[in-house]
Amino acid sequence: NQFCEAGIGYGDSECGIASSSSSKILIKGGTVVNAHHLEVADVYVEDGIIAVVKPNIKVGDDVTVLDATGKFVMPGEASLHNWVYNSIELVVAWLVEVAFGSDGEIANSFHRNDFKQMIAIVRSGTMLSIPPSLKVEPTFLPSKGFSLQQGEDIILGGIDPHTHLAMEFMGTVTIDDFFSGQAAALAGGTTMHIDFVIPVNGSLSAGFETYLGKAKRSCMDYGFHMAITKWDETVSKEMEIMVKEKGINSFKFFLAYKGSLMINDELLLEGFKKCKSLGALAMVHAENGDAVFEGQKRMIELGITGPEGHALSRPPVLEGEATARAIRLAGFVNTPLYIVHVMSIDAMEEIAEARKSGQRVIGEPVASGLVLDDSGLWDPDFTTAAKQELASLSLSLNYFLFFIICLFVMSPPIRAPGHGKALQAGLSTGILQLVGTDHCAFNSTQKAFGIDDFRKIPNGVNGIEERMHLVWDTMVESGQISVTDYVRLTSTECARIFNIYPRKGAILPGSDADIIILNPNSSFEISATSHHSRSDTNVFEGRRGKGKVEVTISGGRVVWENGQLKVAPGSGNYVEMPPFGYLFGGIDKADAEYLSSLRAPVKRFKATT
Ligand SMILES: NC(=O)NCCC(=O)O
Ligand SMILES: [Zn+2]
Repeated sequence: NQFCEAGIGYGDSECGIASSSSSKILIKGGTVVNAHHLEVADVYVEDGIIAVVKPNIKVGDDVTVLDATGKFVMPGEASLHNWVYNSIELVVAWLVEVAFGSDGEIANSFHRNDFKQMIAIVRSGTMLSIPPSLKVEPTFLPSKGFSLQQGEDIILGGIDPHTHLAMEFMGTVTIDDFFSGQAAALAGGTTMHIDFVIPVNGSLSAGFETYLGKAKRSCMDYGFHMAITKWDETVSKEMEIMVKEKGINSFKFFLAYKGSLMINDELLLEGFKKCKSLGALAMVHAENGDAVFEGQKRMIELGITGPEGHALSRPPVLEGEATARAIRLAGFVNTPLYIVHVMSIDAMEEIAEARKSGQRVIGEPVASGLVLDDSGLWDPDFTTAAKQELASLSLSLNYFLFFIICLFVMSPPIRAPGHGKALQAGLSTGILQLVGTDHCAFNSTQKAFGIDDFRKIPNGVNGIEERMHLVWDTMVESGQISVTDYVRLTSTECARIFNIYPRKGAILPGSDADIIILNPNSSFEISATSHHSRSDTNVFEGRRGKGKVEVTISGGRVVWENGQLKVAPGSGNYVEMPPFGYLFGGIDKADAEYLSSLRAPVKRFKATT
C-alpha cells in the first residue's frame, strides 16, 4: 500500500507485496550515457536485463514505452504494482509513534513536524497509470555500428558506495531502515547501495546474518562491506568466509570512535595483510581517534558543550594525519586502500600525493562534504531563517537553533567554506574517484540526545536521496564535469572498484536494467516535507537546483515516475561482490619486484680465528 511504498510503514504487516511479474520496457529517444560513451539510442529491457541499446527499436504492443526525448538515460531499475492509499493507517501509525516516542517538549514539537510531513505525503499520493504495452518484434536484436543523433539523453542508475541503514550507533538506531532508505534512494535516482555490516560482539558471521535480516525489507539491490572492530584468529578466519562464501569484498577499519568502533595500528596492519591475501579492499574512516578524544575533553573544559564543539574537537589536521597514516601503512603492506568520506583539503592532499607516487588509493567524498559548509554554526544572520520557520512550528528559538545546528553533526565534520569547493575540484581532476553519501540519518528527537553535550549527538547526515541531484547541479550544471564523468563518479567507478561491472554501472546489453531518465531542463527542491527518508529533517533543506530524475527503473521495473514511488518491501536483491577487483591487478608483480630488489639477506661469513 501507499503507506509502505512511501517508506513510512512501521511493520511488515502493513506492507504490500511487490508484483513479481516481469516487464518489457522500451526507453525511447533519450541520450544514453555510459562512462565511456554517450549516444542517442533506445534501450530495450526484458526480464530485468538490458537486452538492446540502439536507435529506432520497434516494439510490439506488450511493451511499456517511456519517452526520454530531450533527457539523459543513465544506469537504474523499477517494480510495477498497484498501491493503495490508506490515510487512516498513516495517522494511526503517527499516533503510535507520538505515544511511544515522545520524550518531552522537543520530541513532541518535532512529532508535530513529522505529522505535517506525513500529511503532505498522503495528500500527494496518486496511482500511476502505466502506458499500454507493445510487443517486441523479433527482428530487433543487439547490433553495432548505428549512427548518432543530437539531442536526447538517458543515464545510468546511481550506486551509493557508503550508507548506514538500520545501524545501531551511539546509543540509538539510524532512522532509515533498508526499506525507507532504499525508497528514498530510488526517488533520487540511486538504484544500488553498499551498506556497512557491523559485527555483533566482534562476530562477523553474526553481523552478516543480522544485516541479512535487516535487509529483508529491501526494495532495491544492495551489497555489503564489513567493519572490523577487533582482531583475533576467529576474526581472521571469518574474513575468509565472508569473502569466499558470502560475497563481501571490502572491510572497513575505523581509526576514530575511541571506546567503540576504533581500532589501533597493530590491528590495522593485521587487517591490511588479511585483506591483501583475500583480494579484499581495505577501507578506512580516517580521523585520529585518540586526538579527537583529547580535543573533546579540551572543549568540555572550555565550557563548549554545543554542536560547535564537535567541529572544534576534530579539526582537519586530525583527518589529514589519519589519512596519511593509513596510506603509509597500506603502502607498507602494498595493498589498495579506499578512504571513505574525505571531508577536508588536508586528507585530499595526502591522497593526491600517494596517487602521484603510484600508490593505489581511492578517495570518496560525500554529498554533504561537497556542497555544505559549517557556516551555519557561526553565521549571526542564520537566526533570521530559523525564526521564520520557528513561527510556523511554534517552537522555542533556542531549541530550534539547536536542532538546526545538530543536524550538521557528522564525522569527520562538515568543514569551513573552501574545503567543499576543493573536493569538487579533486573530483573533476581525478584526485578523488567517486561520490558516496554516508547516509546515516537520525530524526530531531535522536539528535537531541546531545542537547547538553555535543559528544552525545548521534553522528550522521542524510544524502541517499539527494546525491544524484546535488552532484548533477553542482558539478555538471557548473561545467566542472561532463555528463559521462557524472555517470562515472556516481555509478560506474563504484561498480568497477567493487568488481560488479558491467552487471552494474553500465547501460550495455546484458547489464542489469537499473536506469534513470534525467531531465536536464527540469529542477529540484529539497525539503524534509517532501523527501522519502523517515527523518523529520534534511541537512540540505531548501536547496534548489537544475536537473531532475524523472524516472527510475530498478531491475527492469519502473519504481519512480511522475513524482510517485511504486516499491514494496522484499523486492530487492543482495548482490555478491567477488574479490580481486581491478585495483589488485599487478600487485603480485610489484611484490615480486620488491623482493628481488632487496639484495638481502646479505650472506656473511664468520671470520675464522
Ligand atoms: N559519518 C558519520 O558521522 N556517521 C556514520 C558512521 C561513520 O561512517 O563514521
Ligand atoms: Zn565513517
